[in-house]
Amino acid sequence: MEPTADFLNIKDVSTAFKINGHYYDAITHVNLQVHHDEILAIVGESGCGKTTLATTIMGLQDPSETKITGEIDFEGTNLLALNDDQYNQYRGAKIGMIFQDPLSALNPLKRIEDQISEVMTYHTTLTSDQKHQRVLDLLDQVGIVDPKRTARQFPHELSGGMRQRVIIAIAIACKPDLIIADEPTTALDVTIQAQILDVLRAIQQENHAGIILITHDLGVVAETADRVAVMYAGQIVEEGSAQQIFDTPEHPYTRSLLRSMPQRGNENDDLYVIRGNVPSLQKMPQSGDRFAPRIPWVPASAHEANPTMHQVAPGHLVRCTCYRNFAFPDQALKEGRAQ
Ligand SMILES: Nc1ncnc2c1ncn2[C@@H]1O[C@H](COP(=O)(O)OP(=O)(O)OP(=O)(O)O)[C@@H](O)[C@H]1O
Repeated sequence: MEPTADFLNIKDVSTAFKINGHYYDAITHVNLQVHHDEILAIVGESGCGKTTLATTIMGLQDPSETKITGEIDFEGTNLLALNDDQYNQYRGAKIGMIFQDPLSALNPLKRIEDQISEVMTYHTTLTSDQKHQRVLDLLDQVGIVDPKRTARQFPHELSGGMRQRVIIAIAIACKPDLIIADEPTTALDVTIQAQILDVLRAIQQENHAGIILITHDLGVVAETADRVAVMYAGQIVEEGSAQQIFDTPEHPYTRSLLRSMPQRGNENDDLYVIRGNVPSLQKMPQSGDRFAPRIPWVPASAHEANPTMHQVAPGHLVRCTCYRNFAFPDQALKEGRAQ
């Protein structure tokens, strides 16, 4: 099925954290749409603001420590205007979340069945028998071989991969339209990782959900995503279909990420290391191009003063296009590697 119109529209959203009495933006003027029937990957190095974007959508920020502006339109409701009780009607029901660390997301003292049932007790009117059956169906859907046995077990009795499947079962128990998966496979070994990504893909197709997949791993993106948004220092710097991002990347940050990823054919080459670091919130440049200090081959004068997103092909957006005038030189790659 083709992706349908967007049902999540993130409009000009900024989230700032209070540090020593001052607010600093962790994400700045983010605009992004998510459609039903698609997996949108958000990629970027650690500290680029991916998790902050996810927790902002989920309404998980502490209002006394954060300042959030903009609008998050979800199926016609601005989530940012909801109070906690209203938000709770969405979380777990219409929006499911899968976290990186399944062990800390599960209650060690409760059986798996009770933990999956809990979310249905809160959001549905299903009877106990109906919930019991649904727990078994869900465990089957996420690829648990013996659902009856697993339903009776405690988290510590399961492997990491099984625990992550349980987390996914909880996230999809109420058939959410939107699933946010934050590094869902990072803690798992490669084989299990591939299985979990298959489960996510199958769920997206069966439930016609939209999935936001947050990861720093471009291999995961290549396996799974329909569309990709690349984040750097709190901003989206490039957005496009997975094919556009992998075949014709524009922004030097995207290209650097791709060059730093092991690919078939270059296993024996040294991988590119992107010089420098993502700036901390207090050191974030307030104007100019945030990635400029990390690409020495583009002169400072060539950058847009306040780079905005430009459409370079249908659905393919890139922040600033001055890079087009400068080759992404192998020499610069070598220098980057030498840093
Ligand atoms: N509660 C907080 N208070 C202050 N600063 C925060 C808070 N949460 C995140 N930050 C800062 O905001 C920036 C973005 O962090 P965030 O966790 O969103 O990035 P990320 O891309 O998800 O990275 P990671 O993959 O490491 O989780 C970082 O500089 C981080 O230190």
